[in-house]
Amino acid sequence: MKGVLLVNLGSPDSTEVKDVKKYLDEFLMDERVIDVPWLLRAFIVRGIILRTRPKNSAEAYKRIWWEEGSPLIVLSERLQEKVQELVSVPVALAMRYGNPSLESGLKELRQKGVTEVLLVPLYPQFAMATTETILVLAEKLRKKHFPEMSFTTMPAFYNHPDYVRVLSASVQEELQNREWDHLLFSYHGVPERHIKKSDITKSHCKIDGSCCNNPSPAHRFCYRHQCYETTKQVASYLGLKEGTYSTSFQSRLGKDPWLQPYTDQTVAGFAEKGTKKMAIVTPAFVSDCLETLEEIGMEAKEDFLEKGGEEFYVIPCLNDREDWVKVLARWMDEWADQ
Ligand SMILES: C=CC1=C(C)c2cc3[nH]c(cc4nc(cc5[nH]c(cc1n2)c(C)c5CCC(=O)O)C(CCC(=O)O)=C4C)c(C)c3C=C
Ligand SMILES: [Fe+2]
Repeated sequence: MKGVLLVNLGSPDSTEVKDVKKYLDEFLMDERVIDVPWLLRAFIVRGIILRTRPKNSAEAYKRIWWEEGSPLIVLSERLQEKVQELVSVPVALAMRYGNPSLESGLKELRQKGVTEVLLVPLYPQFAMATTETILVLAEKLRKKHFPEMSFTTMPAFYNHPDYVRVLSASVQEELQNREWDHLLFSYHGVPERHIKKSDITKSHCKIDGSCCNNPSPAHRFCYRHQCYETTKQVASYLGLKEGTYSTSFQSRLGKDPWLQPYTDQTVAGFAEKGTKKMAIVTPAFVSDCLETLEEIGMEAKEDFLEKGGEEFYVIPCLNDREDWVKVLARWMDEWADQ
């Protein structure tokens, strides 16, 4: 029997510092997130980051937390419930870090008699720190606890016409009755070295973008290429004029270079150069979360307004909007009917 496992990133169990610390430990000790040898990673994460960050992150989580829990988890649950209503095979939900765990999601499917699983990483663009780490852990769990199961993975959908259409519709709906000067596409960043590591040709990626428009098999696993491609396709779908939109990368951690331009500097730069009405969309996130609600919706907005901006429109993620639910359900049905 076939079944689907939706997988998102995950959140702490609560906004208490101890829970945030536990979550950050699991997240940042992942070798595909902080990709250095274990001993150095443990020193950086447990010896440096976890000494101060959990307290600050817990404060940030408190600002966005809902009565029902973490927005990312609640929104992912709503998505799963709505998709399940439309799809004939069982659909379960899991998180890469924290709860509900990948193991519990697979157990739930097993209890329903599922042996053929479609893994659906809820990330439009492929990254080593997101999609790849889900697939690696799922395979490890399969070998250890679920040998009777087989997995198929839904590919990155950054340029899928259905995804581009619903993302474009979400932007259009939010902006149609508003005046805006600039639309920023802000994606979660990754360290530049992640892009190099994921280059299957070992020579294509130049980081500076001179390579992203030259066709290459490397693009299948290139986060930077896929982000710019999403921007390009949405801009084309909406008929946006050159110069009225741009791309940037948010949420960097540490001192190493991450993908640029950085969102915080970009937003500040627009305000300082006189842009008054800015809109921002965050296509690397399928569900609203700390990075969209707090970093963009609060911090970036505050900074923009302080520096002279007048309006800052944050476009919600796709979350559980009807057209997105229908698209996901159709992709799943197409796979289940094969
Ligand atoms: C496209 C999705 C994401 C990528 C790529 C990604 C990479 C990445 N993230 C960190 C460090 C942190 N990220 C944090 C939160 C967070 N990250 C994503 C998505 C991607 N991360 C989401 C959806 C969230 C929000 C989770 C939530 O509960 O709402 C955090 C925790 C918060 C904080 O302390 O700032 C950290 C830390 C690294 C190092 C990384 C590397 C490639
Ligand atoms: Fe992150």
